[in-house]
Amino acid sequence: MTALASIRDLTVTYRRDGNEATALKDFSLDIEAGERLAIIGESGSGKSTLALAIAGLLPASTKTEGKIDWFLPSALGVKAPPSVLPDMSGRTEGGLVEHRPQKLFTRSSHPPRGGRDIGFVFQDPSASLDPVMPIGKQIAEVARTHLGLTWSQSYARAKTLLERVRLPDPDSALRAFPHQLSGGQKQRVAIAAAIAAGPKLLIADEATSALDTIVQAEIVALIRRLVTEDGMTLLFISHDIALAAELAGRIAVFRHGQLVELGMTAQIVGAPAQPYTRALLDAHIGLDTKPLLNRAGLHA
Ligand SMILES: Nc1ncnc2c1ncn2[C@@H]1O[C@H](COP(=O)(O)OP(=O)(O)OP(=O)(O)O)[C@@H](O)[C@H]1O
Repeated sequence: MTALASIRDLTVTYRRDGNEATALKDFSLDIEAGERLAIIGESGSGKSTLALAIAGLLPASTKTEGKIDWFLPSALGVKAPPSVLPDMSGRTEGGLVEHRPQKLFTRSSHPPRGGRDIGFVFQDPSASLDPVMPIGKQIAEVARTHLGLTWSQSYARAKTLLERVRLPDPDSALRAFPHQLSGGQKQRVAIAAAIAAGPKLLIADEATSALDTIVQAEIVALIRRLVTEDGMTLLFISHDIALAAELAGRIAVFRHGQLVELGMTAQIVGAPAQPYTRALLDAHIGLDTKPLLNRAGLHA
């Protein structure tokens, strides 16, 4: 396998009101092209910080050290990101590309473009969907902006995507507003928008956590199918190791901003090397419950 992104010695420190909090410490990892990698850990362990660092979406006040090398195809025909997605474009300096605002450097011909190279699915689809724009337009806008399609081509793509995420009656769904859909349906739309421009990397950050168990399983199955069909690399962030194990080829376990254990899913689930990983497995859910940590002789 070849790396899609290589993260080296990444340390992320948030600064607020004169205080500093280090959310990631000396973190190194290669994300292999085409793999399904899960990031697991309890609340506050730094999972979302990693996702934001990778996507170039950390707040400008954040202090970062280390680097991320990207191995992306050429950026020929690059279009500006659409207004619905954050602008994470950088500038080229002597072959290296600055990755704003955290000054992580990439080795590829361009920094990763939000929406184009990286698709992002969050826990709350309402955070990424515009409540006053028909969902067809939201998906079409991503395709139009990044792929240079006409509106009619973009709407055709949006309809195909709504079919692919199995939204009932895609024709009328194109004209629906987010509030007319269930939570699971909204997440399907958010996924359709996230993959509309054919990203290489799909980051799903607690994408199923707000859903009930059955819908969770459906969304996991949907993500697995789409990632396979489109040959995407998946970064699946979750506090639920059992859920992640259903989807991931590799699992990285986080604790207090550091990598505790990294391995193939079968090894992590069948023979974890670390007591903390064993504790997560024993819990399955409710990873931050104190009794569990106590049982394993660990402290939160
Ligand atoms: N914008 C921010 N400003 C200051 N501190 C932050 C900020 N974002 C996160 N943190 C802190 O960084 C640490 C890691 O947070 P992060 O959100 O990355 O963890 P997480 O594992 O994703 O947790 P959760 O599952 O609850 O989202 C936490 O201590 C958190 O309070």
